[in-house]
Amino acid sequence: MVAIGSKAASFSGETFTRRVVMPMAGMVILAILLVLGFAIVSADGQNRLEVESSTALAETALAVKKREIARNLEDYAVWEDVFKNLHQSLDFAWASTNGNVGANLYEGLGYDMAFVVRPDGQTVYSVLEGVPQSADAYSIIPAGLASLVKAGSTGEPAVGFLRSDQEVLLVAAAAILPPTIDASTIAPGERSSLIFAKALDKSFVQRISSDYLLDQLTVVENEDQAGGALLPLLDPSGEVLSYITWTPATPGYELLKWLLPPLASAMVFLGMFAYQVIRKVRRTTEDLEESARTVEIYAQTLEESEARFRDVAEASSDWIWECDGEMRLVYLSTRFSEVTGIAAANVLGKKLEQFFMKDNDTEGWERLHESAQDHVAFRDVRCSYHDAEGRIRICRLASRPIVSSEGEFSGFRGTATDISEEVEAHARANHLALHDVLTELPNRLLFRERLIYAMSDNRRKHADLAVLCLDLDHFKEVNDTLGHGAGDILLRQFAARLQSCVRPGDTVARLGGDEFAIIQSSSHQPADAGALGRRIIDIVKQPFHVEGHDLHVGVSIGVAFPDHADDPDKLLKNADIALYRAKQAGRGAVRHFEPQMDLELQERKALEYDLRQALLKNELELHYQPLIDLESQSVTAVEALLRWRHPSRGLVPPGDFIPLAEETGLIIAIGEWVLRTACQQALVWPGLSVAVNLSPVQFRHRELADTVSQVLQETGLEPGRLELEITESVLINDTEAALEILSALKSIGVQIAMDDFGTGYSSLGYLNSFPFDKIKIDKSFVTTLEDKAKSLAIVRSVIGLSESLSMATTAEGVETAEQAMLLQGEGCKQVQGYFFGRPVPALDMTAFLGNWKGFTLPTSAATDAA
Ligand SMILES: Nc1nc2c(ncn2[C@@H]2O[C@H](COP(=O)(O)O[C@H]3[C@@H](O)[C@H](n4cnc5c(=O)[nH]c(N)nc54)O[C@@H]3COP(=O)(O)O)[C@@H](O)[C@H]2O)c(=O)[nH]1
Repeated sequence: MVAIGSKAASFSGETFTRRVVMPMAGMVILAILLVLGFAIVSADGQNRLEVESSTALAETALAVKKREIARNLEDYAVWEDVFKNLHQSLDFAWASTNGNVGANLYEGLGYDMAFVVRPDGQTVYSVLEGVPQSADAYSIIPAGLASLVKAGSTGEPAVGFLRSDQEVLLVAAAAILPPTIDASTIAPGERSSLIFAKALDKSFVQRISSDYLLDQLTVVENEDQAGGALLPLLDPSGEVLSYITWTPATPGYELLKWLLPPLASAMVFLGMFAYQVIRKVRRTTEDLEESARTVEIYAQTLEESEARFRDVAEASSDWIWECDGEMRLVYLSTRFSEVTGIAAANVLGKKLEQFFMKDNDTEGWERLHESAQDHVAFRDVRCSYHDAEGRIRICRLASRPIVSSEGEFSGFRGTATDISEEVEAHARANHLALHDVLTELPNRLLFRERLIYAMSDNRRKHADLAVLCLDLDHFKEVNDTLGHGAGDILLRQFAARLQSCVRPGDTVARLGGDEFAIIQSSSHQPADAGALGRRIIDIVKQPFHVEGHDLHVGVSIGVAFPDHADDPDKLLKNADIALYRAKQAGRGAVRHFEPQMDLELQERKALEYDLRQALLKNELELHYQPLIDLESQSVTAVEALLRWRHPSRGLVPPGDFIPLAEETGLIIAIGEWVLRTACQQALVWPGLSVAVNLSPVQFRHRELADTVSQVLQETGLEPGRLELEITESVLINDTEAALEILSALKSIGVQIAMDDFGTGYSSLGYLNSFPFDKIKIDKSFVTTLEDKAKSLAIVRSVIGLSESLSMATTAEGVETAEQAMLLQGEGCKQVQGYFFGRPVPALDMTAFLGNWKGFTLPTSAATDAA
């Protein structure tokens, strides 16, 4: 990837700009600059040449002007009349006459001044701007004039620039000496001199400017005022007086002006051309780059694909194989040996079907053969082989035919995927899905499948089959007391015992919890099913050894046969119904299904539904039965007894629905309703206690004490007026827990009565364990009190025991005066029974209490009974 990236970068636009665009642009700019530079340098040279030539021209102009003034001066200085009238004598009239040395000098020759001076320096004649007048030449031109006069007194006129007080003058001086006079006769110091002066004024310089094409020629005082070119005006001693300056022509600039537009156009054209060329080149380069990138990507993809293929081929359990047209193996990838442990050389040359065994997938194997013949691809062909260690491995084949570009078939190339683990995992998952993890027995699903199979008509006759449903008795207690770990061990041992009871073809399954089922096949039904049931009951009677405990549990068994069920679900359901009946029968029993059982179950279900509705629809009501104190003959308490006013069945007694309420758990809600209603009602009867029956199911409910306490709080009944009646059964299984609950209830302040005393197991032991407030002697003893001496003995001993334990005694079911008298005679304090009053609705009880006047017992009867 790094290499690719850097290569790609070498083709980037940035690089193109750096390597191509910038050098090209540089070259173009350089060329432009060179041409421009050359043009400017040559223009500048031309300009400089022009300055030089114009300077030479200016110098020439000044020289010409000097020569001109010298020539004109000489014309006058050699004139004999001038010698005569201005040297030998002074004839001003002659001199000032126009055409002599007067106005003509100014007007005709343009000289501003003319002087005649004597050798002693005296100015004898002056003409200023054409007007003769008295003026001193040396005053007007103070510096340099004497030297110039002296220089011009011999030979040629002397010419030079001198300064007047106002301006620079071109001055010429020459001795007045005509050729006719021998010069040697007049010594230079004796000669008069004629002086002409011309101011370098505007008109003078304009003339030079126009004559010599020196543009804007002017005289300036210093260099700073100079224009394009400059020439100093020097006096004869070489001192700078001023400068003439002018603007020389600039042929170079003219050349540039002429050159630049076409040059610029050429540059623009060149630039555009270069731009087009660059664009074209760039596009071509980009295309090339793109192609290069694509090629590289293809190359990289190919490389990656190869690497991936290699990795996958090496890393996966797949191996690659190739065979020729006759299905002989001609190539095996290195993974083959790694996976199978077999050297490729031992297999190459063998036919595909010689190496592979066909698995269960015969269809796949046939497809392979067909594909080989038809030269078409095949996949998902499952087959197996023996690896180097002789283990059977399973693999899945997939392949495509090898066909040349000319369409010629030359064999197959494909993969072999090892699926041994997958198959094993699948089998494991399958097993788990169909078996119970704890006991390893078939679960409900598999049981059902086997039952369907067993029931299929063509497999067996229905009569040969029995389904047994089993439920461990007291399993819940084991779980609750010893924990689920112990429960699991018990279930496993039970499962093993079940399996030991059946024949190999039978199925023992765990349907859930402590519920098991058996499919028994036998030609001797129902006898064999009954025998199996009994065998199981016997074998389960043996204690189970669990975590150091010897556990005694029972088993209830329901048996059903296909003669009452067409399908497996119905058959299982029938066995379940029979099981229910077996449990009802008192556990440890075997019950065979009868159609009647189903009807009863339906009825029970309907009743259950109605009972659930009863609470919601206020169909429950309480009746109250008085409890009488024999000594005071007063009603001291009432017992609340539940009734169900069923819309169609009428008034249903508790015995018909309380067991169902207990089984379904509805008793918790119903019991709370009874408790609340009774407490509320008791408030109407001040001074009376109210007795409420507690079901063992209610008693086991964790929140019982809280519920009682809450109801008392809500209703405001004093706890001491509430009497809770429990039966011995609540103490049987877990005495310790029961005693804890009793203590909790006692701490609330309610009274606890032991109900139905004498009907249970070891009654006396329980009385010792917990200080009950009252013992209610069961009515079965009271009813037979007069006939059975045994009953009287029991009643007597219970009353005696109660007294010794400081407990009250209530005898239930007192229906006759005789019974009442007998009980009174035995020292029984409290009685309850139809003789005193039947259970009646609350309103009737209020009336009963209002009318209560006590009772009369026949004394003789009492004596007889005693
Ligand atoms: N958990 C609850 N159990 C309750 C509730 N209400 C009642 N019960 C239980 O139902 C049992 C049957 O009750 P019931 O049909 O009301 O019978 C009671 C009396 O009517 C009956 N009795 C009273 N005196 C006589 C008599 O002289 N002769 C005679 N044959 N029967 C008589 O005895 C029943 C009261 O017994 P007990 O509870 O032992 O005091 C009943 O045993 C309750 O367990 C309830 O709300 N919750």
